[in-house]
Amino acid sequence: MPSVEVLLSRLDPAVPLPTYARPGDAGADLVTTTDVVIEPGERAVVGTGIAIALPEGYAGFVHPRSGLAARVGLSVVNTPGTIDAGYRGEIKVCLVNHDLRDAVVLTRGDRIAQLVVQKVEHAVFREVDELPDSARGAGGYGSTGGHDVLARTEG
Ligand SMILES: O=c1ccn([C@H]2C[C@H](O)[C@@H](COP(=O)(O)OP(=O)(O)OP(=O)(O)O)O2)c(=O)[nH]1
Ligand SMILES: [Mg+2]
Repeated sequence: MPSVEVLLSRLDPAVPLPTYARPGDAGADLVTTTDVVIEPGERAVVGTGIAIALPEGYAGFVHPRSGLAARVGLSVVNTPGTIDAGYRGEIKVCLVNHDLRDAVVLTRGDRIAQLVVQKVEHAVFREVDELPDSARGAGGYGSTGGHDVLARTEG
């Protein structure tokens, strides 16, 4: 895996550094610094205790953890959250409990999300009178079919 140095400041000295659980993992796990109970359908913004300085040309993306999503319905409201290269504040995570019945109980130090650092580019938007043709054209939102589920669901 290629790597890039990212300067980090621990705002909460006790939190662990973001950690890649396995060598090939794309996301480094982030923890909550606070205990929080998220009722069904509710959301909560939690701190991660860290601030970073990404190099220019990079951004961080805060993704949910699949295991918690599947097991208890925990996700990130604005997934993926965008961490701009110029942001120096604490990385926060806006969590949501998608479960309809049970609260999600989080304890300080729990790994609640993962940070993916990626290269990004700025587009130079050039307005034109007509866009070039393409195979897809303006077809979207189901234009390629494969939605048998609709017939089964909607009858
Ligand atoms: O999950 C997230 C998303 C964003 N941020 C921080 C870093 C990011 O650089 C900043 C702004 O995020 P964004 O641009 O998504 O929010 P906005 O509502 O557009 O705020 P702003 O007006 O400050 O750009 O907030 C987080 O800590 N966690
Ligand atoms: Mg913004």
